[in-house]
Amino acid sequence: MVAQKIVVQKESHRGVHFRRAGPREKVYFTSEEVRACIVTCGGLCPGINTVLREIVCGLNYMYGVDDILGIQGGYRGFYSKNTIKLTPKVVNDIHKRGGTFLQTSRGGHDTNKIVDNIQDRGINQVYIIGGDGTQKGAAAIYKEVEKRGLRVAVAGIPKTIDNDIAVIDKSFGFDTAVEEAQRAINAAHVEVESVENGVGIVKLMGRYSGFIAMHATLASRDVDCCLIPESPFYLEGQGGLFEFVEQRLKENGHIVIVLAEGAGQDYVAQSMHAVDEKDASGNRLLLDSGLWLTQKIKDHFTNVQKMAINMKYIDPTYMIRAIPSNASDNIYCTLLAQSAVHGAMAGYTGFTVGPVNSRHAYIPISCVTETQNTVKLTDRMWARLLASTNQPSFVQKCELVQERVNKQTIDEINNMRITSI
Ligand SMILES: Nc1ncnc2c1ncn2[C@@H]1O[C@H](COP(=O)(O)OP(=O)(O)O)[C@@H](O)[C@H]1O
Ligand SMILES: O=P(O)(O)OC[C@H]1O[C@](O)(COP(=O)(O)O)[C@@H](O)[C@@H]1O
Ligand SMILES: [Mg+2]
Repeated sequence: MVAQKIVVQKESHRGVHFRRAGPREKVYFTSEEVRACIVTCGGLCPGINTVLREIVCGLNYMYGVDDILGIQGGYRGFYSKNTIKLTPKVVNDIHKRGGTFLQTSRGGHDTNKIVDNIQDRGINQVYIIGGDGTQKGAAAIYKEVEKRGLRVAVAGIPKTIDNDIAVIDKSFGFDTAVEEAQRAINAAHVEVESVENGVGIVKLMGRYSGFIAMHATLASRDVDCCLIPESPFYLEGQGGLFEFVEQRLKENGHIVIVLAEGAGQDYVAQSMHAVDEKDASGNRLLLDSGLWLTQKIKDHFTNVQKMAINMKYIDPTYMIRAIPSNASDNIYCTLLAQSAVHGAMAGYTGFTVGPVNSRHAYIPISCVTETQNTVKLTDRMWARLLASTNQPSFVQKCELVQERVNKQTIDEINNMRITSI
């Protein structure tokens, strides 16, 4: 078993444990009876092709399965497109390319039509690669399969560039994306360092979770300020962003800001009087907070501060996810694919695979769809970022009072300990 919580308090419960992923002594399906299919859904992410390749090779090399279908174009491909036969030869080179060999889409999830199709084609193993939305879709398919009493294993492989899937340590492709983001940050830094009063803004992906921005900032050391959706910020007045920009320009002559696309959405919506728009999957379409922030800083320094600044705005969003995965993500993708294959062959169903405290586990799909993984402002990583950039925490006055109370309590606890020692 793999423990979900490894840091526990004295007297606390043992907590939730998941089955450890890996090959089983007893295999549920025979090689000849397996008819597997693979589908990729949602946005792109580095490493999808590696997962695809390793599922096909894993099924074939480890279990002698040779009936594997590729469903093209996401969930809707089950009922609106032809399938392609996948063999180790067909997928041999695909891990060297970004994107998905099978194509993907948003929307189009019709549970009944999908399960009808699974039944009609005689499919008994379904591998579903996708993010939080996809996993919800996989859960619906699993329930319908169960309701109909079909002998079908449903396995989810979590994919998301935003790292917003709960329970698992980290999603595949995330490291690759963070690494690629360094190139954009570096370009911004070189540009603003070479001019007077240079202000660089880099917009990175991150709809509701600022993990890419946070990790890219921590890795780079050239970033002065990181703005993420989880941490509200403000522009004007004491402790605001304008004041910080001015201060850094005076001290260093330049500043680099990294902004996760989901940060500051309320401000942008207010200034544009925008109405909520959704994509085909029902995800809210984001407004361009990067352009908005660029304009706000320009206006402030030109009209209020009467100070000339050199603004450089870099928007590499799709570039960080449309690339092949790096070496460590490739290994990670292989582990995910092999774990999924072992799980399905052993007869498990309705599970998602992924590392939990560094050990790969079979997690009931419902556990990963219940909540979304977000940056916790009270966790150590965000504190490390604040310590590294020395940016304002944008804590409002009322919160400061609370913070002071907490600090007082912490001091008291520390003092007590010293006395007792
Ligand atoms: N609650 C849901 N129930 C069933 N299917 C869903 C649900 N949410 C999303 N989906 C389907 O999952 C697929 C991918 O979802 P999306 O949110 O676009 O990407 P991701 O899975 O990467 O988060 C889409 O085809 C969408 O229709
Ligand atoms: O333009 P697209 O393809 O809808 O993708 C944009 C969105 O996809 C994401 O990469 C997240 O995608 P997923 O939900 O599929 O993981 C976000 O960061 C971004 O807002
Ligand atoms: Mg998603």
